[in-house]
Amino acid sequence: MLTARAPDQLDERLLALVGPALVARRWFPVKGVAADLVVVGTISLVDPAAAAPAVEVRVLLVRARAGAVDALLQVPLAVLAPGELAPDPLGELDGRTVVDAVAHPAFLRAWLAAATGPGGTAARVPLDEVRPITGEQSNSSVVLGAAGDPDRGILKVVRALQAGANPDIDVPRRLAEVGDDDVPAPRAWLQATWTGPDGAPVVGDLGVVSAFVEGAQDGFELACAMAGRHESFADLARELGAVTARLHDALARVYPTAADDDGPARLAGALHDRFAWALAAVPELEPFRAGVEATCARVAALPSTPPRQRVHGDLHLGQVLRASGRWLVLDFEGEPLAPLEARVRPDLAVRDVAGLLRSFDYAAAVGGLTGEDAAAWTSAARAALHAGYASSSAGSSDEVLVRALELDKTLYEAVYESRNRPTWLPIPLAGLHRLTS
Ligand SMILES: Nc1ncnc2c1ncn2[C@@H]1O[C@H](COP(=O)(O)OP(=O)(O)O)[C@@H](O)[C@H]1O
Ligand SMILES: O=P(O)(O)O[C@H]1O[C@H](CO)[C@@H](O[C@H]2O[C@H](CO)[C@@H](O)[C@H](O)[C@H]2O)[C@H](O)[C@H]1O
Repeated sequence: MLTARAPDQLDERLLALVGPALVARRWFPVKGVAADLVVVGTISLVDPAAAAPAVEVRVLLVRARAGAVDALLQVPLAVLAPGELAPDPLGELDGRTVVDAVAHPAFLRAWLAAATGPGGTAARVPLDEVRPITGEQSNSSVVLGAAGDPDRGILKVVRALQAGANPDIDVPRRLAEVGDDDVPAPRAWLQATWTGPDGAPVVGDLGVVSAFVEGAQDGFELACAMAGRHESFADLARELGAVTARLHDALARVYPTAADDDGPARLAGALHDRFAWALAAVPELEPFRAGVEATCARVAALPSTPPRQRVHGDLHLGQVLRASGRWLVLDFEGEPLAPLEARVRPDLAVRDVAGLLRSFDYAAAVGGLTGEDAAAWTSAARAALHAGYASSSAGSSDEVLVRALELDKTLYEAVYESRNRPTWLPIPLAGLHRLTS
C-alpha cells in the first residue's frame, strides 16, 4: 500500500508542464472543453534497482473538472536524468526530460516492488521487454516480458481513480479464487491511500498486472474484419453467449444477488432518467423521446424482472479476446461514465447481453456493411448470441427487457461518442432509430 503526500512546488510545475498534453490523451475523461486541473496529492515511487536516484518517478493525483465531470486522474511521470533523452517527451523541466512513466523501467520496477498478489505476494513478472498498448483505452496498459515467456503479464494503470475496490481488479481476483478461467488471472495489484474530497483518507486501487494472453485477437477487430468480408459471426457469437452465461453463473456465486420486487418500475424509471441525462449532453436525441417513453411504458407493464446480480456492466466486443479457440473476458470496470457505487450494484444480468448486441451494430458499421447486408449480418449474430446464452442455467432473456436495456446502452453510447469520438455518433443514432421505431 502506498501513501500519497501533499503536493510540493515541483509537482505543481510538473502539472503545469504536462497539463496541455494530458487533456489530449484518449483516457482524459472529457474532450473539447477547457478542464480545470489541480494536483491534489503525489506518490513518490522508489526504484529498488536504482544505485542513485537518477530518474525521479512521481505519481501525480490530478483532479480534473470540466462541466459535469469531476475526476481524480492518476498521472505517473518520470523526470529523467540530466542529459537523458526519450521518445515522446512531455516537456523539459530544469534541463531534464519529463515523460509519461507508465512504460518506464524505473516506474515498473518500483510498481512491482510495492505491489501485492495472490497469497499476499506479487508474482514474478519479467521486465526484459516492455511494450505499451497503443489502441483506444480508457486506462493505460503495458505488456511486460518477451513473447513466449510464460510469466509474461500486462499492467493496467487505472487512470480515473476511485475510493474503494476497483471492480476491474476485485472481480477477476474473486473469479480466479473460485476457479473461473474465463478471465485472465490477476498476478499483482497495487493500492494507495490518499485524502478524499472531504479531507478523510480513502483507499483505492492504482492498477493490476494480469496474465498476458498470447496470440489474442481483440473481439471487436475480429468482428469488424469478419463483417468486412461478409463472413458470418454467428458461431463465435453463440460461444460468446455461452461464456457470458457461465460468467453470470460464477458472478452469482461470488457476489450477493437481490430479488427485485419493484423491478419493472425501477427499470422504467432508470431508462427515463438515462434519456434525460443523455439529452442534456446530446440535444440531437430529442426526436427519440416518444420512442423511449413508449419502451418505458412497456417495461413498467412487465409482471416482474429477474433477480439482480453482479454483472460485467460494460460488456462489448472490445472487452473480449479470442485466443486458442476460446473467448476471454476483460475489463470489469463497468461503464466508465458512471459513478463507482452504481457500477458495483447488483444489476440485471441481461444488461451484458444487450451490450454485446449493441456491439454487433458497431462491428457491422465499422466493418463497412450497410442496409440489408448489415441487417442480415447483425440478426444472425444476435440470434446466435441469444441461443448461446440460453444454453446455460443463467441464460434467460425476455424480449422487452433486452430491448429496453439495448436502448439504455445506446443512449449511453450517444453520450460516450459525443464526448470521445463525435464522428462515430451516427452509430448509436442509427441504433436509436431502429430501437424506437
Ligand atoms: N490479459 C491480457 N492479455 C492480452 N491482451 C490483453 C490482456 N488484457 C488486456 N489486453 C489488451 O489490452 C486492451 C485494453 O485492455 P482493457 O482492459 O480493455 O483496457 P481499458 O479499460 O483501458 O479499455 C485489450 O483490448 C486487449 O487488446
Ligand atoms: O472499453 P471501455 O471500458 O473503455 O468502454 C468505453 O469505450 C468503448 C469504446 O472503446 C465503448 O464501446 C462502444 O464502442 C465499441 C467499439 O469501439 C463497441 O464495440 C461497443 O459496443 C460500443 O458501446 C463503451 O461503450 C465505453 O464504455
